[in-house]
Amino acid sequence: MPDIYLDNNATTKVDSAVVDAMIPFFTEQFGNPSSIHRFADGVAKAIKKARSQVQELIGAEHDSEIIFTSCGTESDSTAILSAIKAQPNRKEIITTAVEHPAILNLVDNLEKEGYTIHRMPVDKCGRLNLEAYKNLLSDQVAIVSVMWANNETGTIFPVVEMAEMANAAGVMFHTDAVQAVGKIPMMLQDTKIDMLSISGHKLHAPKGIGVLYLRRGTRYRPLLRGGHQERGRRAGTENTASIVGLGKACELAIEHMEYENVQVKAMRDRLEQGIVAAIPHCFITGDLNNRLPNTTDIAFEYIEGEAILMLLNKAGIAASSGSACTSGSLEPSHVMRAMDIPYTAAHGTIRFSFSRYNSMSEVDEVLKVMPSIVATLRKLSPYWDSINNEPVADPEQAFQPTYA
Ligand SMILES: Cc1ncc(COP(=O)(O)O)c(C=O)c1O
Ligand code: FES
Repeated sequence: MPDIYLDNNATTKVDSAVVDAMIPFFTEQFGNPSSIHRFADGVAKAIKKARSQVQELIGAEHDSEIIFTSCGTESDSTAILSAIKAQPNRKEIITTAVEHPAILNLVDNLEKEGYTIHRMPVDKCGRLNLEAYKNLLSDQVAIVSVMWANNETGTIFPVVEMAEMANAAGVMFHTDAVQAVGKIPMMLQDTKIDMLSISGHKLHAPKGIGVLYLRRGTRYRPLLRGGHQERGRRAGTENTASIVGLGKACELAIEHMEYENVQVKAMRDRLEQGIVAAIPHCFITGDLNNRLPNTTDIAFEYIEGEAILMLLNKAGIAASSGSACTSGSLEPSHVMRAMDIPYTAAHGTIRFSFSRYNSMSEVDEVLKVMPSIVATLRKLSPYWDSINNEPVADPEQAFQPTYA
């Protein structure tokens, strides 16, 4: 049976060169980077090197703009909480309806504390309306937080342009770039982005390491106070091995950037085109003109995402259902709902996300099994007329929708 991993937006395999780079910091060089004995020899220097490797990948102007954190979620929380603490008179936050829960659950909570949250809607293709965005910017807004790329659909938002608009209005701009860093080129020094979040495990580094990029001169309040680590901007003894691993992963991401945007994209495109050609009643969600090269999110109408995943898993293929009815509710994902995807399609959405470890022959394996999986499940579906092999008349009415 094949063993095909197409869930790289959930997490990635740690590159073996990353593991090799990390090992000495568990064994010989396990000392605290702040110590001055032989066990700490070279440790502070290794962290400094990692900082400049991250700096290079994202095109930051100074290595001092890189703050190591414990994960993407911590970076997101730090950015937003810092902005509101630093500007206590500003009581509004602008974000989007399709952010990761790391942002959405945080702002939901701030709303309960009295903040006004503007969650910008998206159109059917997952795009934002920049005119409406411009009208929201004011001196009441503490921060704008807009993801660079969406984890479910791969849709890329125009964050460089949006950061310029925020800057012109005197508003701080943060982007959750967890899905974008390492997949598409960026040059932060040429932008007005003030803060940016990275998560190591999305780019072949380990889980539990992240970065907050903080533009020099940006007002800032630490989330964690304590020791002097990270120049007092994030206290806590450095996760040395993971920091070194993330640095190495960034170096490798630069090396593989072109491969990611040409060969990995070609695998994604072949899968997508093969599926759409072979299977009726399926479509690709998101903004097809502005997408990560590694991601496709396909809605298979009239069937259930989780059932597709189970059959894929049986065939040795790992993907994910971005739209899986989360947290035990029967509601498809907030991203599908924000795009107004009908529930007969939103429930059958599957995300295939690639990495440089995938191959064209794996794509062909998926193309071999997918049509029969879909046909099998449609035979069981209340929305499908098996005799005529077509959707039932008026499928939206055939079964009551479960979400408001
Ligand atoms: C867009 C986005 N933001 C934030 C996160 C959270 O990152 P971490 O798992 O490192 O906390 C993820 C991970 O799924 C993500 O996809
Ligand atoms: S994906 Fe399971 S019911 Fe919607």
